[in-house]
Amino acid sequence: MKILANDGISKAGKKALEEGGQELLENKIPQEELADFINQNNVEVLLVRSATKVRQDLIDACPSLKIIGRGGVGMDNIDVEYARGKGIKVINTPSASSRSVAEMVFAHFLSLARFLHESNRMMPLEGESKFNDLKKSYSKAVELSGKTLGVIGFGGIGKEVVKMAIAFGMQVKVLTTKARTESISLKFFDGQRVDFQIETTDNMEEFLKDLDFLTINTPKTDGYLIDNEQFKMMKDGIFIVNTARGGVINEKSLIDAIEAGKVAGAALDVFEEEPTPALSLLMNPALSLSPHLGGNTVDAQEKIGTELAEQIIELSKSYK
Ligand SMILES: O=C(O)[C@H](O)COP(=O)(O)O
Repeated sequence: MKILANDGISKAGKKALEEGGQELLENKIPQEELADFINQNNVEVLLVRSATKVRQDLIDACPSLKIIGRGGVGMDNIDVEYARGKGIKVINTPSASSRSVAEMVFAHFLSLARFLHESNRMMPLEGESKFNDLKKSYSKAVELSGKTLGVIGFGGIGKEVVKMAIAFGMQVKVLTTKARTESISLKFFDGQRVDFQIETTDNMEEFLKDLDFLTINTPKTDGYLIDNEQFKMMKDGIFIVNTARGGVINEKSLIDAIEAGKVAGAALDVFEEEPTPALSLLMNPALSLSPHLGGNTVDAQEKIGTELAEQIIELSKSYK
């Protein structure tokens, strides 16, 4: 099949597709020129990450499309039901990047707990007097061990986060839409496994009230999941990480909560406005920021590329 990878594809994915007899174009076609490019090149498979938007107008304008592949998890940039209604297959790679995103959550937690984001900003610019302030900021630093972590969402990423939290010696609480008990397994290098039973809750207030750290690992929600009302339910001094989607936390309420001393620090990998977030976020010293990099590791992108290739090669058989 003729494939356009518009947001890039790993070498491993490229190799697997080409060895599977597929024809791959690796271009970065601007959104407004995409329909023309697809039609002129008779593209049958469009591969995207989160940057390219695959909305109804593009789907309608491109009758040659047979498969839309999302290299990653969130499909909020694709009109999935609409495409499927027109007979187009829509696929993604739901678990390939779970570990990478979970590690990003902890990269941010460790950075927040030791105020590394603050020291990164101050070190190169400030002289000795400010360096003392910097040291004072270190005295606010905390360990993760023994603290209570709240995890919203218990899919692939949430589960990886919980496993890592257990290894850090944290107390873990999980919020899901329906309370349930699920077991997760910690695997060690020597092959040993230890199982843990996790009881989730569906009560937001009960969940939020005693957290030291909070991470959100859900798909995009309709409306804010964390807004003024939820910040009021939290204890003072909480650290928050959002690697899920912009719009899950109300960014304005987050800034208010930081200024009120409710939130000690927050890390955002996703924003209401991408790729350029609000200036009020970029300038805020209590925030540690990364530009939507949760799934952006060599390991995750290799797994994503190979999983996409396997699915496309399999699906291509039905179009012969
Ligand atoms: O949904 C995802 O898989 C992540 O948000 C990563 O998005 P990206 O592929 O654009 O980095």
